[in-house]
Amino acid sequence: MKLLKKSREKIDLIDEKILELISERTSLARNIIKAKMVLDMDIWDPEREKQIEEKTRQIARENRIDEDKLIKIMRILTELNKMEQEQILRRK
Ligand SMILES: O=C(O)C(=O)C[C@]1(C(=O)O)C=C[C@@H](O)C=C1
Repeated sequence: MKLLKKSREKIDLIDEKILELISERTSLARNIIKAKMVLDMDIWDPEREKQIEEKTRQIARENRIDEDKLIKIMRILTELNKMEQEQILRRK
């Protein structure tokens, strides 16, 4: 079925872009932890995570995607970033 093959090819391309962006997002942990060490800030910033959650909910509503599902994905990304920061801190 040509439609299925074409759709899967598009999903493969999108998945590649998503993973590249996740890698880029996570690599920013290096800069963030450096700044937090200078500013004597905790890795966990609840205010910032609340801001990210609000933006996520807005984008979910605009795109008719389940808000809670999208929040779960964003929480994984922030957890990934925090883990990366903790690992960098331990190596210092
Ligand atoms: O912006 C920060 O302070 C970060 O550490 C990044 C990040 C994120 O992944 O977006 C991760 C942990 C914080 O609690 C808030 C946000």
